[in-house]
Amino acid sequence: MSGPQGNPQDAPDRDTEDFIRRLAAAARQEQFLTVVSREDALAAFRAAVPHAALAPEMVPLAQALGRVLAGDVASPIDVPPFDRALVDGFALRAADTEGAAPSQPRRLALNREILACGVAPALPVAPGTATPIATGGVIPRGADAVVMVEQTEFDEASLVIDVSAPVRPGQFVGYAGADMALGETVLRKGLTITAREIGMLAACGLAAVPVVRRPRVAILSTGDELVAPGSPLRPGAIYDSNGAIVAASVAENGGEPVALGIVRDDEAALEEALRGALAGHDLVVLSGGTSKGAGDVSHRILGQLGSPGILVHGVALKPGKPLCLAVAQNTPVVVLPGFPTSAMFTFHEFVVPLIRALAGLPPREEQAVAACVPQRVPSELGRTEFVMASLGRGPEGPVALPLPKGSGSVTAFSQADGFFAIPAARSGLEAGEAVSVVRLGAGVRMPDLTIVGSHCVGLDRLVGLLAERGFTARTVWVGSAGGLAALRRGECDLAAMHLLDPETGRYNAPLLDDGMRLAPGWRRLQGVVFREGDGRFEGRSAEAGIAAALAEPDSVMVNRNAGSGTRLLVDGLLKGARPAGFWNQPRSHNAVAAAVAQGRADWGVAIASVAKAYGLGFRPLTEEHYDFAYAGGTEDRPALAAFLSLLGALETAAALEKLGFTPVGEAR
Ligand SMILES: Nc1nc2c(c(=O)[nH]1)N[C@H]1C(S)=C(S)[C@@H](COP(=O)(O)OP(=O)(O)OC[C@H]3O[C@@H](n4cnc5c(N)ncnc54)[C@H](O)[C@@H]3O)O[C@H]1N2
Ligand code: MOO
Repeated sequence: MSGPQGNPQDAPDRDTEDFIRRLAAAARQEQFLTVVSREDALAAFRAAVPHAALAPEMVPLAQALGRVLAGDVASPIDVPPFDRALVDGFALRAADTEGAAPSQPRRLALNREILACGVAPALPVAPGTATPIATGGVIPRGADAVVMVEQTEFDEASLVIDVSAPVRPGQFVGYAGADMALGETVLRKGLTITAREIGMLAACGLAAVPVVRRPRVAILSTGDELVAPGSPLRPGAIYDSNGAIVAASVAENGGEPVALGIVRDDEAALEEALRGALAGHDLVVLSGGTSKGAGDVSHRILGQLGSPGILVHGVALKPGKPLCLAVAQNTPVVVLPGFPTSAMFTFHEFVVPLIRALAGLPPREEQAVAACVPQRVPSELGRTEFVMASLGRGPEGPVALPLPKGSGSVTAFSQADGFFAIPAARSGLEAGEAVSVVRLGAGVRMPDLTIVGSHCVGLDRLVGLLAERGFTARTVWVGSAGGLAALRRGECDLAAMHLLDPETGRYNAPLLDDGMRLAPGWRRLQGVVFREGDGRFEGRSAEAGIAAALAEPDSVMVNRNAGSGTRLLVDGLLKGARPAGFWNQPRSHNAVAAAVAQGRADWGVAIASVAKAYGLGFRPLTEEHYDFAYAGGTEDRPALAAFLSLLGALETAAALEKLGFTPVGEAR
């Protein structure tokens, strides 16, 4: 027998020894993290790593798109290279047409050549003559203007034209160098080359252009739990999202991502991967394994790869505390915290400025919006806390709604409009305090409608239909009670809710404040979920199945959070019993279904559509009402009016039925 269960009298076996060694190593990490301020960390990094553009390289025009110009470009020729006709007509001497009028046309003899494009003129335009010329043709010697063919009378017999209005000198002539003059600086260093600049370079005859070499950034994700997207997910594993988001962000900021994949939490494997990454790259970005866990080894290896090694390990930031900045073999190495929001945040703060500087790009443009926080926002004293927020329209201007997702969230960064900071010296912001929200993307605009509350795939579908009608909606999932509270504070247009009032046994309506209105949404079938084939539930009613499960001491349930409508149903089923799993109280139908599907629990209560998505058995209990509350008097706002009319639309009813919900909207 092996493992920690072995006979205690035996000498510890290898597995036990390994277990103890790893735990002890993790405990020692405590001394590793020396937290410094964000400013000190940035200063240390800038002092050790030159933040300057890399050397230039020549690239052909076909590869120049998106690259950064490494030097000013002067035109080597005049563009256009010669004076040219801007219309189809005749090149002539303007002086010959002085005093011309319909009653007194001026007659000009035609020279015997036609100046099509690309033809070098052979004959001069002598006084009293003109030469046929095409748009783009070279203006011949002697001529100083062009008259349009339709403003002349041509006489075939005598090969003359009559001009019946005076022609201004220079008329319809495009002069050499008018667009770009020989020697003129036409493009400036540091500019990002777009299609327009490529056109200019081609017009000057340049086939290649000097651009800043793109920083090659090696990207590694560390963790035994990581699986590359596209592969099946084994139990306990998660997909490597940091690798993908870091690679894309490197490219977005002018770098060349070199994805080196996933490395196990193993010192030897990681050291080998790191040594490989250091060679031939301008920067190495790792994520994960920088904190204090037993598997967190990245930073330890960095101490062994050469001086100066680790510059900073621990920054007084939230998210992002365990960030590690190092230099080894003359190459900067950044270890981002594993949590996706922490990783992205520290990447934007510490890595983006370096990549942009190496790429020759100006610092990222940041736009800030003044807003106020609608509720108290707590924060940790001693760490500058950055709060991801979405912007909404409040009664007195923009409000910043903190997103209720933590560092582990992958969605916060994309669902947020921006972030605001709470200084290290504060333990929170008070309701109504002003903040400056730094916008994350230039193109983001405020949504037409903000919906806060409980998630439903039916609502996802409705938001899609609303978008087809030209209105954007922002959804923030904080649960039914959270949605109602947000509506009360004026933070949203709609609260999406399914709350059962225990006193009346009715859904939603009894819980609204005065002045709030309820728009009926749809019904969701709720029931007991279990794994197919579970003998306790197969062939039994919900109640009988639960009675069988409660009778078995080994069976484990999964509950729901207090305050949710589902919890009231569960309480009704349990009749005061507190079986194993009672205190496992997740906040969503999905979390309940996942717990049962993965065998962490045997039964719980969830809606039918979710049970189906997880392939679970289902015994119906009751129908839950999923409705929308809004403030009376706001229903005429265009986006809200469009949403309310969608609720009653046949198209919506069909879409909801397809998803397994029972629409009630038409009844209104
Ligand atoms: N005892 C302590 N534990 C933790 C502390 C602490 O101070 N004491 N700090 C916490 C903070 S703050 C953060 S942030 C995290 C960061 O830890 P690591 O950088 O060591 O990251 P891991 O432990 O490897 O992973 C954390 C988390 O993120 C997931 N992860 C990792 N890599 C990826 C990836 N490439 N793609 C998607 N998700 C990833 C990983 O599975 C974990 O769930 O530590 C706290 N702990
Ligand atoms: O720094 Mo961690 O990022 O607080 O979650």
